[in-house]
Amino acid sequence: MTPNSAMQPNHRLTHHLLLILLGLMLLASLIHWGLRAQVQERVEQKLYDQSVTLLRQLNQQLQTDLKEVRSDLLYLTDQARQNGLTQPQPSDQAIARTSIAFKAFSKYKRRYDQVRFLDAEGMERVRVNANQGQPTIVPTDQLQSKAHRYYFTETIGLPSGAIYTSPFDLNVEHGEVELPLKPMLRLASPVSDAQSNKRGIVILNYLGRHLLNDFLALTRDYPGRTYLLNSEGRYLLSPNKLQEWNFMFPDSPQVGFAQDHPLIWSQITQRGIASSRTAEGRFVHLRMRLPNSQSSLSSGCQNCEFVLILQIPESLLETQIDQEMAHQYPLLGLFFLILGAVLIFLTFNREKRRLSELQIQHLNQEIADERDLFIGGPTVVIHWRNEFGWPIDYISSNVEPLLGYTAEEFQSGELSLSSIVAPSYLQQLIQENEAAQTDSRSWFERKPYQLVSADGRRLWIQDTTSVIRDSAGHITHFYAYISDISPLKQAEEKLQRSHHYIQNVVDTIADPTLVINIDTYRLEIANSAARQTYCGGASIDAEMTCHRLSHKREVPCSGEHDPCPIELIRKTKAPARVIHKHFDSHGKVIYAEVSATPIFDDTGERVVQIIESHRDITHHVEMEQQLTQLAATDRLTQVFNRMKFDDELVEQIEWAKQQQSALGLIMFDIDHFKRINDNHGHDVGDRVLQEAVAVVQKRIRKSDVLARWGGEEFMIITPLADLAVVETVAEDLRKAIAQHQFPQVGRITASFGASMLHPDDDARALIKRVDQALYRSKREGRNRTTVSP
Ligand SMILES: Nc1nc2c(ncn2[C@@H]2O[C@H](COP(=O)(O)OP(=O)(O)OP(=O)(O)O)[C@@H](O)[C@H]2O)c(=O)[nH]1
Repeated sequence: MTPNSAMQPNHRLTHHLLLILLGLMLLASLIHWGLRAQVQERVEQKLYDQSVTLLRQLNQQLQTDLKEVRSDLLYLTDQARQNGLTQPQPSDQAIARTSIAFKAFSKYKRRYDQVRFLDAEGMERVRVNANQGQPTIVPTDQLQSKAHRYYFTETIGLPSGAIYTSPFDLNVEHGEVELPLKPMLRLASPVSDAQSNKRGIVILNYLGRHLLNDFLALTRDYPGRTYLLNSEGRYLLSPNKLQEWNFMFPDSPQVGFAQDHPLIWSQITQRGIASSRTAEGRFVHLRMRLPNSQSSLSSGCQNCEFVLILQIPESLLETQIDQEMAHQYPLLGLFFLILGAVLIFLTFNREKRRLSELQIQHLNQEIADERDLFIGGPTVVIHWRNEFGWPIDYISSNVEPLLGYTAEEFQSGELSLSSIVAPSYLQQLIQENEAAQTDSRSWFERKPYQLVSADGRRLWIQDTTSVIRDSAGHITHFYAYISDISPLKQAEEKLQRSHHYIQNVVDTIADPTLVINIDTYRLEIANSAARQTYCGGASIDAEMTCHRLSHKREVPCSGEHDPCPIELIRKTKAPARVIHKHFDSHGKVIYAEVSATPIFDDTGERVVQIIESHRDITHHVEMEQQLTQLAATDRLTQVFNRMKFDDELVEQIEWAKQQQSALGLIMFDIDHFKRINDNHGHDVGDRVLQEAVAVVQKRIRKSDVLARWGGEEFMIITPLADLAVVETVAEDLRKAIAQHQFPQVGRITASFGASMLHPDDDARALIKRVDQALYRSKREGRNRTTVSP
């Protein structure tokens, strides 16, 4: 199975759930079928038992009914005998007594339609009609001969004590079935005299309705169908009322149970309760012979039998089974619900477990693949014990091409790890093991070390080691993954040699010379002059950048005043030359002319390094600065000269206009200076000039610019000062000069003029206004200040 197919749980799950559903449905069908069969058997048995019981009750009831009739019949034959009807010629009194006795009997027993005594010739001698509860003795003149009726002929031939039972039929009067229907059963018994001469018969017309009612009363609650048939299978009672007594009506269809259910009828042969089964249901039946007298002689009626049939129709069975099953369904449903839930839960779990197993298989496969990769690859796996000599439990077989020893030589204990480590590296490995013991790392990388192969070669080894600890945290085993890095080491050594060579060459260069990585600004090479200049001869660490080395700051050079040669070369890919202000190892400023040249990669497209050489031009720069200063300074007073003043004033005016700020200009001239020269000499005059500058310089701001305009005239530029301030400053200076005691000369004065820059002024216009203000001060008596706003 591929990992992909293993990772499609949804399809499998759906498939499994469908299978479960199918299985549950199948199981439900089976259980339903089994349960139904069981219920059917139970219901059928119950109905059968009920039917059998009912049949027994019916049999009992009918037997009881008939037994009573028999008993009545025998009682009446006794009455006839006792009342003298067995005489050859019964007297009228005998007939009258018997009639009264029969009438009394009829009044008491209402089940008989007629109670009669027929003499041996078949003549009715006593007849009592029931007359609906009001028995009447039929007068002699209305008595008839019944000599040819079947019941007489059948009975008179019977032995004494025997009972004739007629077929159960409807009463017929004058050849027509009497309506309403009057089911009738005739029972008769011969009456003999003491010499056993037959003197007649007693006959009872038993009203069969009583018997039928008893039958109906008992079967009322029976859920199936009930039939009462005569011996020929004709319907006496039937669920279909139209079928009842149809054999008595020649115009009705002459069918009976025997025709309707021939199969069942054929099986109702023996007496006693039996049952038969057809597609119409189960039939429980009983052929019941009408009982004879106590003498057990057979009656005169061969067909005088009842057939009782109880039918349990299929529809009744189905209904009752359905009712029973209806009670089972909720339980069954609950069972399947729980079963389904359990199965689904188990399926989910199983699927989850299967997926986990597949993932584990997959992982194992990956591990195995990786292991194959390891074993087939250059990495040798060593599992060794942290014991004396470092014995090896397992070493992968690819050790052989690496070291020339077989894995078996190690695993048999013939060789151990310590025996192949180059002796000079044993200490390193021991220290690394001890370090691993004290810290909690689970793996570490060793510094490269050397193993000695079987042929004595020394191989450089790169080693990643995992540690295995016992419960106390002590390292018990190591897993080492080692590979041969000798070729790499050789290349590294070669590179180092060439690096040394380059270093030596670079060291011969007198100027500090650096090779700088263009991306990181780190120094890849710094010659000894650079180390000497910037680090006092100390070695330079690998993280050192060019700007930290020479500028002592953490950010690279930038901008117009401090251009970075690396930046320039990045843009132009051409050599660049800039002048930088560096600091040596003592913090002294060095002006260096930095010449930078790009070094390209193999493609010649990309600049990867630059080589910089720093020519120390501090001396030139300082000289230049001195010259510049000399050119701007008045030699006598050491303040700016007129040329510098002119430049300064132009710049200040430009700046003030840009900033829209105030700019004041003060001009002062020492009064009657000529006289000082003349009186004290030119040198004294010079010193007066110097002293006056000193007095002024002490009182102006650093930002104010004092310059000698010429002779004994001076200018003061006062940026960011408004008119009031300028006037105050000028006046203060005037007073200070006037109050100062000049050596050899004593007191002198100076005249001041001042003005402010106007928006449309240039330097010339401003100077002119100030000059005019000073002229006014001179003209108006000197030692004064004139402000021309
Ligand atoms: N000692 C000395 N004198 C100088 C220097 N430069 C100019 N002088 C003299 O300064 C004098 C200036 O004289 P004037 O221009 O007449 O002005 P003043 O005598 O101060 O008269 P007022 O300005 O009108 O008060 C000249 O005699 C110059 O020779 C200098 O550097 N040193």
